[in-house]
Amino acid sequence: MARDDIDPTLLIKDMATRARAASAVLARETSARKASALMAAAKAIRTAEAEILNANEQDVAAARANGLSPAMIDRLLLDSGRIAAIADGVETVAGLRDPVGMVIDENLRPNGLKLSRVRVPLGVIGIIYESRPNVTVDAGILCLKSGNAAILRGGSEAMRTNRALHAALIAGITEKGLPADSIQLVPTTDRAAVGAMLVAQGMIDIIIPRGGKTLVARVQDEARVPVLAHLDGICHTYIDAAADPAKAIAIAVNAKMRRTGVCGATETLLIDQAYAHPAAVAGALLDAGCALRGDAQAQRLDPRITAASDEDWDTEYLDNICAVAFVDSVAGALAHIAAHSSHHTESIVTENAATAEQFLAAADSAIVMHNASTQFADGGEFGLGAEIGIATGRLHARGPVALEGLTTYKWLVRGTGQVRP
Ligand SMILES: NC(=O)C1=CN([C@@H]2O[C@H](COP(=O)(O)OP(=O)(O)OC[C@H]3O[C@@H](n4cnc5c(N)ncnc54)[C@H](OP(=O)(O)O)[C@@H]3O)[C@@H](O)[C@H]2O)C=CC1
Ligand SMILES: N[C@@H](CCC(=O)OP(=O)(O)O)C(=O)O
Repeated sequence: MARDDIDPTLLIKDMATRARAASAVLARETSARKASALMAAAKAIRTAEAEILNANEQDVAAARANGLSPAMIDRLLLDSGRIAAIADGVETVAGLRDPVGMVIDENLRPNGLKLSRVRVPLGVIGIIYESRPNVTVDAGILCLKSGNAAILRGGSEAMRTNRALHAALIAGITEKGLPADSIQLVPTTDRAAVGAMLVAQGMIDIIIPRGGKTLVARVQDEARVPVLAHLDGICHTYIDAAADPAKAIAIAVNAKMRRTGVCGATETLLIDQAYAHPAAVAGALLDAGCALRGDAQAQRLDPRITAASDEDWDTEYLDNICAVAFVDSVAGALAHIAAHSSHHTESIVTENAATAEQFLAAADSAIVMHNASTQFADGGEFGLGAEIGIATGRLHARGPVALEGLTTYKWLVRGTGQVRP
């Protein structure tokens, strides 16, 4: 039920209080019980397919009426196959190793004290994310499996679908005795609730904002709760002088065009002055339907390339548009990336192992790749089972965040009566 009538601060306080109680229960749950609850949730999602699709049809119809772009509609849209994939994902996460209680390292001190660092949940996690319904499930189950309670604030266009998916999740986990408050959905589209989450220090332990510029600006201005930022992706692909020409074309086209709306899509192509076949790369992108905006040298490659403005180097298009700049060797590429990247994902295409290692070491982003498409920036592709998203900040978890990224640790000290001199 929509709760647009309630004061957002009181709403979030009430949700966070209930989440805190649930998190205390979850932190002590066994791996087996959490896995069984997730298996029941997967089954409940499959059983509720008709209700979920019905809700999704209403969301999609409203989004179309409001003129949402085809890429955004595609992100919102569910069908039987996508619902099955969501349920499959829940089962995969159910089977993953539980990070809670994992021993990170151990140390025996000369005085006989035995120290160990052990993974523990973060507590109550608030997640603000775009209108992509699978995130409701992925975020909820990753939090639960890692012993955390989740407060989910999804994009407003997906509200009906999120409610239907959330109802199925809760039906599954409560059937196995886990608290209904383990995964809560903010029941209003009022953005004031986002503001209330950002200042709920002491009630919410960490906020994960997953979104673009408008969300970034608000988080930067208002957040008092620690933030694990999952923000925009101004990702670069650099074609080095020693790039293999076939790999250069295949990687550049895939990195930009496979899915232009995802945060791991390349937004700027950097080409070494010394690379011998730049026109072939530009031509392949243009032929694939990508508009190119280039610096003066890039414009000379093909008459279809228009002039880039300064703004283009800092733009996340999320569309079939790419900026192209020539740079002077890997040092020039690294300088451009340092000036314009959002610290998400960068890739170098080269056959020179030393240059590749230089790039891997010096590019300061959450994910740095060699001879691979930036579109691999994804928890599933990294073997993590699912992801909350790609962390772009500098805290303990960077890149795809899944179970381990949702934990912190505590020190356990085991003595035999030692006292400090
Ligand atoms: N790093 C990562 O893992 C990911 C990053 N992204 C990034 O997300 C962006 C695209 O998604 P898009 O739909 O545009 O995301 P938005 O940033 O517009 O929206 C994301 C969420 O933030 C909320 N929001 C946005 N602005 C505000 C505000 N001023 N106050 C309160 N809440 C706000 C939205 O609510 P409302 O519904 O009210 O608009 C929505 O719930 C891209 O930049 C992409 O790179 C996307 C996925 C993953
Ligand atoms: N990491 C995920 C995509 C996450 C993402 O960018 O989501 P969105 O911007 O909502 O399409 C993937 O590569 O499929």
